Amino acid sequence: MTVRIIGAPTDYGQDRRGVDMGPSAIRYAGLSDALSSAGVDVADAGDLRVPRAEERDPNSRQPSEGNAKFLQEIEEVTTALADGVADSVAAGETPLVLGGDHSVAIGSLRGSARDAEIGAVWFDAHGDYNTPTTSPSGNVHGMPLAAALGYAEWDSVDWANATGLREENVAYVGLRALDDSERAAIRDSEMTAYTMSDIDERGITDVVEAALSVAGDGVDGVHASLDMDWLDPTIAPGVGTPVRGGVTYREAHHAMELLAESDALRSMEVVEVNPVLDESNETASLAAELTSSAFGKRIL
Ligand SMILES: NC(=[NH2+])NCCC[C@H](N)C(=O)O
Ligand SMILES: [Mn+2]
Ligand SMILES: [Mn+2]
Repeated sequence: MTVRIIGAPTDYGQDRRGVDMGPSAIRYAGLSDALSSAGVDVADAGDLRVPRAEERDPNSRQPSEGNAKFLQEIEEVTTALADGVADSVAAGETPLVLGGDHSVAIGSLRGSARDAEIGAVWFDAHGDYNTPTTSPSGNVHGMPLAAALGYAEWDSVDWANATGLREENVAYVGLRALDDSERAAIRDSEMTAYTMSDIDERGITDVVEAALSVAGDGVDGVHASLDMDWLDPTIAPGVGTPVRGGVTYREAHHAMELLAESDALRSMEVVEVNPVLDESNETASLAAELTSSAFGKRIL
């Protein structure tokens, strides 16, 4: 298996600067060696070019759809990313996208779904199921799943609704922070949502196996979206929207090992690492380690 690393150094989906340095931090933490130790071949495509916020016309920072901020920039980045991911899949590789904030998932999902039906497992404290109208923050990193599923009308953006992803093939793992309208929308949807309480009750093995079978049911492959705020902030402090009560180090590794065992992984992303908020690059290191488990690294 060849894993193609694609850096998407963007911070347009949220308010805290620094998450655009995520790809550098994860590479510096030893990603390439970590992946090699999992036994896969590694190709690094480098980073997509993302214009710095300072280079942009300040007027473009005004919300353009509902209250969604930087939609134009995010459209540019995710369109380029979708091409990179689709090319990688077409070449028989498994793309590994490094965020950047979680808005990059719009591109990863579109690219992965270009010539196939896919499912998705969403490892996250958050639902990321807001729309430009319901979002309390206007931050697009809280909306990518809604965009990919075509939930609600996004009139000016034809890139939303473009994945063909079905709600029936989406499973959340580890939810613990939802906005009120988001909670209602998730309840009304056909998605499967496993919260932290489900993990407490059923254990990580059971929950992740169930999530993988939901996501993988009748599709060509699964996209794994790993938001580092899924983990407990005591072990992953370098994220913009930390929430107490996340998964432990061992639970996270085990979840990734189950992902590797499932053989369904078509594409993956690891997002929301913010080196400015991190302590000695530990969140980036953990991101690198977890991806190596996801690509098959075993203790013995
Ligand atoms: N990918 C993330 N960290 N998302 C956090 C979203 C937080 C909040 N629900 C919002 O819409 O703003
Ligand atoms: Mn999150
Ligand atoms: Mn997220």
